[in-house]
Parts: sequence; C-alpha cells; structure tokens
Amino acid sequence: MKSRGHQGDAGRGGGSRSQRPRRPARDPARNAAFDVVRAVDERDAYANLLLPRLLRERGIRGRDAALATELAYGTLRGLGTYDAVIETCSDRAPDPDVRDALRLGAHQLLRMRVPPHAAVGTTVDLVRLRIGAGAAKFVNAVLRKIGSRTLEEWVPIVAPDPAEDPVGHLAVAYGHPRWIVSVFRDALGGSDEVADLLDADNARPLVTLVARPGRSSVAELEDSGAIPARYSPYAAYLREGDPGQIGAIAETRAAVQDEASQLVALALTRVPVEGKGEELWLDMCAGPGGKAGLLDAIATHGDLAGLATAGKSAGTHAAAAHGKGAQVAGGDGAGRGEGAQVMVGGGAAGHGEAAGDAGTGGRGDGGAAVGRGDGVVVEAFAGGARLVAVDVQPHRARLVWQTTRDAVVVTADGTEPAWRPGVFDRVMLDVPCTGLGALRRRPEARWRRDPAGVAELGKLQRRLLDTALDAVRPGGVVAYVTCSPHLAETRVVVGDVLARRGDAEQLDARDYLPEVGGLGEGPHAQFWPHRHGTDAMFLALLRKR
Ligand SMILES: C[S@@+](CC[C@H](N)C(=O)[O-])C[C@H]1O[C@@H](n2cnc3c(N)ncnc32)[C@H](O)[C@@H]1O
Repeated sequence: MKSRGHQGDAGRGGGSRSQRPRRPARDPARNAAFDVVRAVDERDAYANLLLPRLLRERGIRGRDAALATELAYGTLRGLGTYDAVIETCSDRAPDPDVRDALRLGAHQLLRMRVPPHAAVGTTVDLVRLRIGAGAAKFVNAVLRKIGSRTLEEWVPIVAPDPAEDPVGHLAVAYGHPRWIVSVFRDALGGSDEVADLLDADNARPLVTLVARPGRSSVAELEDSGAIPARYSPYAAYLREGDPGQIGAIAETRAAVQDEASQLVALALTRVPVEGKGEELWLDMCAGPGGKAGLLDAIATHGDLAGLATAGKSAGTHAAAAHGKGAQVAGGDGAGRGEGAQVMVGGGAAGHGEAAGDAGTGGRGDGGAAVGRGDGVVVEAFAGGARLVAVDVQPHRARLVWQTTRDAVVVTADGTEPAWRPGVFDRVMLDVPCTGLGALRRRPEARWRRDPAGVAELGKLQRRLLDTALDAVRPGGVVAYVTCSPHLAETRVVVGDVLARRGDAEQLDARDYLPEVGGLGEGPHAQFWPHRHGTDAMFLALLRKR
C-alpha cells in the first residue's frame, strides 16, 4: 500500500528526521502501532505478521499489547474514512509519515474511547519524538479540528450524499474501497444489508477454535476457557487469552479456525456418495491446512458429532469404507504431474501409517519430503477414509503436513494432476481467491485488493474446478469453496464450468448445513460476517454424474 501523499516538506511544518531525538520511545503501544501503520503504508508489510513480532521483541504485553493492536488494526481498517476527514481539516497534503500519525490520532478521536486531550497529546508527543517539532505543531492543529466533531457528524460532511451516490457514501462512511462495496451489494442482491456487512468487517472477529474429532473435544476447549460455538459441533469461541497457550492447540489436536471454514468441510463429508463407497478424499488446495486438518480427522475418526443429514447418519461413510488401495499418482502416464513431492505419515504426532509406495521412499520421517509421485498408492483405512492433501507451494504443503496426522501430503500443481482421473470420492477445492470474505482478519487487506486481479483468478479457479471434477469418480462429490462472496469467483465460475462440462450437477448445499439459516436462496450456501459471525465463505456442492 503505497503512500498517496505529497512527498515534499508540506505537512512536516519545518521538522526533519535529522532532528529526531535519540531518546528511548515512551508510550510503547502507540510507538508500535505507528511502526506497523508506517510499515504497511511504506513497504506493504502485513500487519498481522509484523505486530506480534514487534510486541514480542519489545516485551509489550497485557493492556499495552491490546492497545497497540486496537490502534494499529483499527487505524488500518478505517483509514479511508480518516483520510477524508484529514483532507478536510488540513490546509496542505501531509507527508506520508505525518499522515500516518494523523490517521492514528483520528482513530483514537473518532472510534476509540480515548479522551480527546489524551488522543491529541499522545499523538503530538509521538510525532515530536519520531518526526520533529514542526510536524508536531501541524498535527496538533489538525487533530484539534478533527476532535471538534464526532464521526457521525463528520460523515455527512466528508462522504458523498447517499441519495446521489449510495455506494460512495458507504465506502467513506465504513472505510472500504468503493469497488468492494459494489461487489458486496451485488452478492447480497441489494443494498439493504450492505451497511451491516461493512460494519461487521470493521469489528474484530471472535477467535474461533476447532476441536478436531477423535483428537480433541469442545469439552476440552471449554476447560481452557472457551465456550461452545453457535453452529459447528467442533467449534468453540475464545473470548480472551492466547490460543497458542492451549495444550490441544500446541499439539495440533485443535486449532484456530473460522466456523464457516469448519462447516464447509463438514458439509462435504455429509453428502452421501453414490456408487462403490471406497473412501479416498482429496483436498486440492490444502495449504496452510485448516480444512485439511478437520477433513483428516473426520476421515480417520468419522463425524463424531453424528449429525444425521439427508437420510444418512454422518459417520457411516467412514464405516462403509473399505481398505482398498487406489493408485493416485500416475506412474504409468495416467497422471500428468511429474515430480510431485509426497509426504506420508503423521506430521504432528508422527504416527500416521506409511501410506504409499512413493518410488524412492515410503514414509516421511521428521517432516522430510520423500519420494516422487511416480506410482503412489494410497489406501483408505479399513473402516475409515484417507485424505490426500495437495498444495502447489512447498512451504504451504509442509504446513499441511504439520497439521494433519494421517493424510498423504503432496506438493503438486492441481491443474497438472499428479493423480489418476476418477479415483476420489470427495474433493475439497478451496480455491485461491481475492479473500474479500475475510477482510475483518487482515485490517489492511481491503486497500491492497485490486479488481483487476479477479479475472486472472477466475481463469485459475475454472481450471482447478475442471481438474477437481476430473479427479472425482462418478457419484462422488466436489466442494467448490471460496473465502470471497464475489459473484465472479463464486456462482459465475461454478455456472460456467457446469454449463461447459455437462457431467456434474449442483446439489443444494444448504441441505447439508441444516443447523445454519440465512445461507441464501441456494443451491449454493453463502455465509456472511453480519449474519453468522463467520467469514463470508461460499460453498457449492457438485455431484459427478
Ligand atoms: C484459499 S487457500 C486454501 C486454504 C486451505 N484450504 C485452508 O483451509 O487452510 C488456497 C491455496 O491454494 C494453493 N494453490 C494455488 N494455486 C494452486 C494450484 N495450481 N494447485 C494447488 N494448489 C494451489 C495456494 O498455495 C493456497 O495455499
């Protein structure tokens, strides 16, 4: 996210870096937040990676850490609104570093309960220390003007008239790029709920945990202070505390995972598969492994929540499975994926069975990638299913390996399949997408996304969906999932591919999520932050004829 401001001395008010005092920084929370906002603005840093590192390195904990987080993330989320107010209150364009400090001050004045004198005083102190005395004077004057009105009073002044430009109004009022507001309005089928959705995007998401069945339980997570979640039988909300300190999470028996992410994976396992009933599952875009972790546990242990859907009790698919092997990687020319890297065995606990003859090795010890994908035979467990988890990026495949226990993990390009066609019973295809459904998680993401990227992603999404439909056997099922509600990544992709191929039909995904309402008119299921408290995850279930 590059600075859009003037690069000269304007807004610096005569101060300069050469005059920056060398005194140690006071107010560690505001300094850390300022550093994060600067790094995001200046060098496209990721706030969710940088902030925890700064907090750790600087020993910032407890209330200071919470304040730094709210300051940095809140400022980044709202900067579209704050920039409009800053522009109205400044007689010149501020330098990028001065503008970032103003954004930080504006957030405290307009959205936090920091008393105005403290919001102005601490920001001015920070600017004096970090930028210079002249800039501090300028910031003092601008922040006083900003603090003279509330956010509700500023919006009608700085945002377009809602009667003339409703999208532009919402964009400024709720701090989202205009094109994203349009995308949300189209996906919601009208304007009624858009403000609620944008508002939900600006709120910090609840930390949601998943207890992987057979490995942990919601009761175990409750013992660590979590409370059972609204929909997923494996989910619990953690209102406070560090999830990394929970034993089950440290041991990868549980994890942090959005509830909609859990539910789309669960829905795939609930669809009765027609025909031979051998259970081999594929997660074709598995990294970093959230859905693969849950699928791997359900594949091995069954859906222990035992919810009955569509006349078939969950868990019976596992019981119906036979231990027949299926050759998934094409050593005889059946598959095109040359040189797929295969990791077999349990990443976390190291107790997964050697599942394949990988040609140059049978089992991954200590996380080493073994073998080449020439003739890998993967067997479903007797009485269970087996997950093959694939990602094109080796480091992401490694994360999947660490997250799963019994899955076979393959580094391969899903568009160049390293497996024979028609061998899988269920395929999870969680495609790379714009991520517009998870904007609340990455505060700066909304300013980085580019509408031009959607067309390129669309081509890849169609190619991957083609391969997924090729990979599944007749009677088997593919879950097409995006973490974006953008119609061009969801319904349009599915509609195009189905119309072109004619060998698959769309099931009503809502039938497999009976515990969740408000998923739309079907046949797909669309989750929403403002309705469900989850990411805006999309699910289409496709049965191969
Ligand atoms: C949305 S993420 C998947 C998230 C994952 N399912 C989870 O729940 O943790 C998309 C993944 O697709 C992978 N990917 C992108 N292009 C791919 C391809 N051609 N073949 C396989 N994986 C691909 C990316 O590396 C990324 O890890």
